[in-house]
Amino acid sequence: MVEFDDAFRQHLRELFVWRRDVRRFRSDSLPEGAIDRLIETACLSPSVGLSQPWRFVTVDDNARRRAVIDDFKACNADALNAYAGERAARYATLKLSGLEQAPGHLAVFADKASDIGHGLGRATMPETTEYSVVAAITAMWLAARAEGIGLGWVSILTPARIHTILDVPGTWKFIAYLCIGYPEVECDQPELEQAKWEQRRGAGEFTLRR
Ligand SMILES: Cc1cc2c(cc1C)N(C[C@H](O)[C@H](O)[C@H](O)COP(=O)(O)O)c1[nH]c(=O)[nH]c(=O)c1N2
Repeated sequence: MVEFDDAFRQHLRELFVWRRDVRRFRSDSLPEGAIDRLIETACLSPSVGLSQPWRFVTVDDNARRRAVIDDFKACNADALNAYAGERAARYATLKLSGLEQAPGHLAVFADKASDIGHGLGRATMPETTEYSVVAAITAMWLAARAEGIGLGWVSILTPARIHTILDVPGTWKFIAYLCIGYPEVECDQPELEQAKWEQRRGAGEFTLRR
C-alpha cells in the first residue's frame, strides 16, 4: 500500500503545470535507456480491455529520420497555404517540430488487429484502441518531464508516408511521432500561447452541468 501526501500532490500538480510540448531541444544526447524507461512507464497506462494496443518504434536510422523530416516540411508548407492573411503570417513564425534537433525519435502506433483483451470494451467503440494509445503517450509525456526530459508531439505528417518510411505492419494505425530530448528552456506556459496563436482557457469553458 502506498500513500501520497499533500506535498506529493502539490508536486504532481507542478508536474502537470510544467509539462510542455517541446520543439526546441539541446543537442546533448539522452542517457542510455531513457527512452526504454519512458516506454516501460507508458505501458502502465490504462487500455481498453487491457489490450495494450500501443506499439513503439524508435527511429535511429538517419535516412528514415530524413524522410520523416521531408514529409513534415511538405505537410507544414501545405498547412501554411491553408491559412490566409495575418493568420498565415503568424503560422509562418511558429516552430512546430524539433525533428532536426531532437536526439530521440519515437513513432507510436495503435495495433488495430491485436486480440489482446479479447475485444472487451471495443465492440461499440473501436476507437477506444486509439484512445488507449493516447493515454499511454500522456503518461510518457509526464514521466519524461519528471526526469527533466522534453517531449514534442508532431502530427503534421502523412500517416501513409510514415508507414512506408518505417515499414510497419498495415494493421498498425499511426498515432504520434514524438521528438525526445532535453529542452532548451523550461516554461509553465504553452509555446503557442507565448506565440499568441491561442491561449489556454479555464475548465469552466468546457464543462456542462446536467
Ligand atoms: C494530438 C496532438 C497533436 C499535436 C500536439 C498535441 C497533441 C495532443 N502538439 C502540441 C500542442 O501544440 C500543445 O500540446 C499545445 O499547444 C499545448 O501546449 P503544452 O503541451 O501545454 O506545452 C503539436 N505541437 C507541434 O508543435 N506540432 C504538432 O504537430 C503537434 N501536434
